[in-house]
Amino acid sequence: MRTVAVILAGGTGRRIGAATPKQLLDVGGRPILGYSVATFAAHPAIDDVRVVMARGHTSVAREIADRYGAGRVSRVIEGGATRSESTLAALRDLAGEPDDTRVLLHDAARPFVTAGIVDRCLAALESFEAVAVGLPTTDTVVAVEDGLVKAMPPRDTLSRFQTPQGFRIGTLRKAYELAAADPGFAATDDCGVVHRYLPDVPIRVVEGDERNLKVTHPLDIVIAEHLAGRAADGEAP
Ligand SMILES: Nc1ccn([C@@H]2O[C@H](COP(=O)(O)OP(=O)(O)OP(=O)(O)O)[C@@H](O)[C@H]2O)c(=O)n1
Ligand SMILES: C[C@](O)(CO)[C@H](O)COP(=O)(O)O
Repeated sequence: MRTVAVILAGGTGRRIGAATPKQLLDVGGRPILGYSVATFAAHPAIDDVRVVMARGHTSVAREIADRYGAGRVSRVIEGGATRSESTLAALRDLAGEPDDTRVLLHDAARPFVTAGIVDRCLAALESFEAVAVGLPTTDTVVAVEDGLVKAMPPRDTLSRFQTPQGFRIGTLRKAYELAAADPGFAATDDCGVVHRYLPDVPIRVVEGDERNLKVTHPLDIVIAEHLAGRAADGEAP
């Protein structure tokens, strides 16, 4: 059975507001995309790494994949207009994979994914069709509508999802096929697609890591520079 890592780098980084997509920004002497490429390429259980890149930037992504991917990034393909469309582009690219292939989908915007997180995802995929990486929330999180609190779920039932998210590829394909028939489809992650369209599929949540932050806003670049500096000094980021 094969295991494929897909690094989703199809976004443009609107919230960071830089001139280039944020995954190309230099942090600690390396483009953000280069970190996760290196981590997945170095993991002994990953057979194949693919990168989904924003339109117009596939050549530079290929250069980064060649520089940091230890020869293990087989394909760099063009993404879509939304994260889900980029996942769909990856699924199309992986059309030849048998249904039991394990696929890990990771945000390029999370440079400091660890081998330990990958290990936990793959261990969970031995018994589950879908796996998410999550951390408890330290804030109180509420649902708000029209400026008023509508619901206050107990905090200990909440988890902040990170990536990678892992699946038996047949399950993810099926969820996206069902989503394609829904005119109201919208999702912020891949587990959300499985949860909505295949509600009987249990999604196992494994422990994430605070270092696995998503570079989303300008302040996150400052934090990422700090974490990259620790890694360069030989410490865990
Ligand atoms: N059309 C898209 C949009 C997003 N992503 C990827 O999904 C991950 C999470 O998305 P996000 O952090 O929102 O990245 P951007 O879409 O680039 O950021 P923004 O929403 O601020 O524009 C990122 O690695 C991003 O490159 C993608 O592959 N294809
Ligand atoms: C997939 C994700 O990183 C899980 O937290 C998140 O949903 C991505 O959201 P974004 O708005 O595309 O950054």
